Amino acid sequence: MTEARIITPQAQLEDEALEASIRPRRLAEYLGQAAVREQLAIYIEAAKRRGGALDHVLIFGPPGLGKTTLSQVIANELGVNLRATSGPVLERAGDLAALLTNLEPHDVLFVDEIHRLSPLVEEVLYPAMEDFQIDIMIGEGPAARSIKLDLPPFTLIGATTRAGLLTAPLRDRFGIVQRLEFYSVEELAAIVRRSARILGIACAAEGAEEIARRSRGTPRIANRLLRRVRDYAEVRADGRIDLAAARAAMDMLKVDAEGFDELDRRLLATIVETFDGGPVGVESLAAALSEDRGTLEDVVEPYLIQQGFLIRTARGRMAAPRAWRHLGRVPPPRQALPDLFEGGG
Ligand SMILES: Nc1ncnc2c1ncn2[C@@H]1O[C@H](COP(=O)(O)OP(=O)(O)OP(=O)(O)O)[C@@H](O)[C@H]1O
Ligand SMILES: [Mg+2]
Repeated sequence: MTEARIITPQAQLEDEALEASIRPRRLAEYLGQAAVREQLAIYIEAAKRRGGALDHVLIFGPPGLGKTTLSQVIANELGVNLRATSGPVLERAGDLAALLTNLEPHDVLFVDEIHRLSPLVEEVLYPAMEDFQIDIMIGEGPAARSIKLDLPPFTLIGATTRAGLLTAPLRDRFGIVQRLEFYSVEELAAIVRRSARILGIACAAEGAEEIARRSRGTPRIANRLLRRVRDYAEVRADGRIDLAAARAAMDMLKVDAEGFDELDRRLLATIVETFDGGPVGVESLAAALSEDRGTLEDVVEPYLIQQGFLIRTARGRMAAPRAWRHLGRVPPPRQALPDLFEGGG
């Protein structure tokens, strides 16, 4: 079910092929995320002037917002190599040691899904990050001994959709922590126009904006919708993406005016209709939707919450008045909401 979502923020095979050409390479092409860009520009410049490695960077945020892209941009701006790996791929401590000892000074080691590192591998990472040293075991049995190896100064860039799942000692070792936010419609429209230019697609400003509005704040979705709308415009219209073509194509794809698809609407409708508006625990919700809890939490909910359709309370999820109205229903009179809210959100 999730695989078939046109607006899934997770990367699909087709995305990978086309992303190579449209993925920003420099900070100036990385649109939106103004605060992140401004800070990183300073840290990168400072590291270059000092002639040292950039401090370790942790990037977190929902799928498709540009974590991997930003890591590559950082390496490009620093003028160094990027070695990429991911938490689940690094099974043994030796896997990480091999990567680390092959780095050149100031290189970037990118670890995607860093919240999924095994504890043993994480142990190796601590001294590597802190002192640029690792302990490796030589030999086996009673003759085994551990030796310290010096590493070149390097920058670890960790990416995760779930900062909350990182262990405290790992988190504390990142000097720079950047959170990516959902993009505004204007920012996404600029991204769509840039991608259209690179891919040679004729796209009017209003067409780009309509695509942007329905992209769930996510560049990956914006780029994917652009390609689907282009197909539609080529077959059903004169090939040019204007407002009418964009609307018609996305209606056909069942991506509604809010950028919600079937699953978003089903989630909201389930809370409203089956659970009376909530609160309902995430497990019950996942069961009612036959969806994986992690998918709901990582992929579906963040945008609904950010847009004010879903409220996360200590007792579970609630449909906000906007959600009732989006489903064409009248929201119930306001109850005593405040005591339902969690401390930190
Ligand atoms: N700031 C940006 N400006 C322009 N395009 C962007 C930007 N951020 C991301 N993109 C586009 O969106 C695509 C998805 O970004 P990316 O792969 O970096 O997301 P991600 O956060 O790493 O996702 P995941 O969590 O699935 O790994 C990129 O290929 C790129 O084309
Ligand atoms: Mg990524």
